[in-house]
Amino acid sequence: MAASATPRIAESDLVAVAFSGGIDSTALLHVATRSGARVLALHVHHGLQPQADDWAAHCEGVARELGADFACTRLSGSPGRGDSVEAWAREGRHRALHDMAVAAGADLLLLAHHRQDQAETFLLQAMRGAGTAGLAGMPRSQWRDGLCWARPWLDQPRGAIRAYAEREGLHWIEDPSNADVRYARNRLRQSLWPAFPSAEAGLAQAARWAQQAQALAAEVAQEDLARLSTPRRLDLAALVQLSSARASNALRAWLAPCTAAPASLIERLLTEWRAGTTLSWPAPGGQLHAYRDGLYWAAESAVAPLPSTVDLSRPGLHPQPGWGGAWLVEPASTGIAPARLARLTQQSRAGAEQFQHAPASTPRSLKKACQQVGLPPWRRGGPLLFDVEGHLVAVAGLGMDARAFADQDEMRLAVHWLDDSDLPQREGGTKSAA
Ligand SMILES: Nc1ncnc2c1ncn2[C@@H]1O[C@H](COP(=O)(O)OP(=O)(O)OP(=O)(O)O)[C@@H](O)[C@H]1O
Repeated sequence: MAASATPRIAESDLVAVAFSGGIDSTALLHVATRSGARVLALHVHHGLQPQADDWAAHCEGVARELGADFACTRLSGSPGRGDSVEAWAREGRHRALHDMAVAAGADLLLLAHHRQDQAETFLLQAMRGAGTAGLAGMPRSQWRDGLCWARPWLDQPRGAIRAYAEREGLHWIEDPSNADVRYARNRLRQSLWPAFPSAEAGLAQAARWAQQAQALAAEVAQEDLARLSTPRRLDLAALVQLSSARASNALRAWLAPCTAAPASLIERLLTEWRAGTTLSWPAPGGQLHAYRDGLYWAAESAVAPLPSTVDLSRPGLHPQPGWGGAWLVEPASTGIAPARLARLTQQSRAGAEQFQHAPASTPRSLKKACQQVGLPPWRRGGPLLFDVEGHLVAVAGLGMDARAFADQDEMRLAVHWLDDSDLPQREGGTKSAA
């Protein structure tokens, strides 16, 4: 195996290698230790097989022999009844590899997946009816939670790695579960490769085409969404003007940060929606709402919090955990006296409230006031703020009640509601296979 197939690594860097003890990761560890970098071999003991203690000991011995440091985590617990053992093990392995690498100060983790693994992933995804995202298989590299997961041998034929391991006289573990035909990958492996020994390159190439198609689709979606949407609203009237493939592509991309929408939902939404209709569709983790020709996502909210007392008499951002947002208080020319904001009751909408949006207007029902400003029905629950005398002061999404405004000679503070989605976002991780 050519050392040039591994990423360039500076000698001072610490490189972590996910080391199962199998032939591929043994070869990768061997190449990594020869690169001159400081190498840390990371082993995960799944606690599933009787030989696992021996494997961990074998891995430690090999790592030390090759001059690498070694760390091992034993997963606790076991898969729940009916859970996939593979999925449980993969999730635990990812977490353990991440935690061990980060704790040691590494920001690069190498995995020994190769071309045949990629070819199998492509076929398994195809058999599940996956789209380009699934067919694209495993990425060569991907940053997740401060760690770069890299697969430097994704284009390397399996045979080349075996030849290298044999030439170098390496010792590795043969995991008997690789022959267990209860696992789909093993069944596929056992029937596919004897029948189509040279299909590895073609299937891996097909995965690369899918990666390209996926990248292209992502670019088109980004351009379309820049014109058609904000994080909160997707313009359905404009979306349906696109070709149907392009519309589902854009819709899928807009939904991705909110929910794992199945393909059937994307299709239903695009066929069922008609201009001017108000419709809702349940989706994993919440609901999609069509309102005034826009599409909105409403995450499943927990039960509305109980009434509470809040002090908004000082400028700043006042987060309201449980309500999904924060009150922003700022000095303003039109606003409410600080004393009145010192002891407010915050609660959800009861039903009979009246709201007055400007000094010269008349109070009207909250429902009418919401309709007037286009506040969609699922965002009308509150919170509402009342002063000590029970007078309405402000409503999330509507603003301040004009009857609470202070006189011109008093100090005034404006109160606005910001949903969590309006606040600066924290970075999140994505999932992939290892
Ligand atoms: N128990 C483990 N501990 C650490 N890393 C692992 C473990 N299992 C898998 N990996 C990493 O994920 C890669 C792919 O896993 P896979 O299950 O396909 O490999 P394997 O058959 O266990 O071993 P190998 O790929 O080394 O022959 C491995 O090459 C290795 O880098």
